[in-house]
Order: sequence, then structure tokens, then C-alpha cells
Amino acid sequence: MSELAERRCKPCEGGVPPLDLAAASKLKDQVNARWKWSRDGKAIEAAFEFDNYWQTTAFVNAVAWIAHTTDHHPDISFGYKTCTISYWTHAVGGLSENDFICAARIDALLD
Ligand SMILES: C[C@H](O)[C@H](O)[C@H]1CNC2=NC(N)=NC(=O)C2=N1
Repeated sequence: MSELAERRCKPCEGGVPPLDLAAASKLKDQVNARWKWSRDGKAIEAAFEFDNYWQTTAFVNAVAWIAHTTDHHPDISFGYKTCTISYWTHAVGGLSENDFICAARIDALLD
């Protein structure tokens, strides 16, 4: 597991700015290349493919567990063999370190 994945998410509070592009890029470099910018750089998103429905839903449940234990919640959409995860921090209207910590924890499930 990467050092980033071992960091703890901090409670999300409004009134602080989202990460700027330089800070977000530095963190993005530490997660798998599957994570792409989305929502004009205000979110990161990754697409996953599986062999069947139970593998897909097992993954979705693992991601939900990460959300539960970090208190940081992604948008998840999934179908029979595909899943898309999007992270952004609602409280700041963009990206925070929490988004990258959770992305790194998802990477640790797979890589
Ligand atoms: C109190 C609690 O930390 C906040 O409501 C959290 C919960 N999960 C969250 N998840 C995400 N993605 N963004 C948030 O701003 C957020 N806020």
C-alpha cells in the first residue's frame, strides 16, 4: 500500500479552498494512471472493468467500505461488468487530499 493510502482523511469542512492545480497534480502523480481529471479538474474519475456481475458488486461493496471507514464518499455508477468512481469534496467544491487518499486505497485493492 502506498504512503498516500496510509494517510488519514481529515473531516471535510467548508470555508477552505480546494487544492490548486499544482497541489492536486502532485497528489495525482501518486495514484494509478487510471485516475483522470473530470468536471474541469474539480474531480477525479476512474473506470473499472470486471468479468461478471458478482465481481463488480464485490468491488462496489469494497469501495463502499472504504467510504464508510474514511467518512469520505465517492459517486459510484455501475453496470454488469463496469464501474465508474468519481471523487470530489463537496464541502470545498473541488478536490482535497481526501479524494486522493481514497483513490490510493482503491488502487491498493487492485494493484
Ligand atoms: C461530516 C463529514 O465529514 C462530511 O459530511 C463529509 C462526508 N463525506 C464527504 N464526502 C465527500 N466526497 N465530500 C464531502 O464534502 C464529504 N463530507
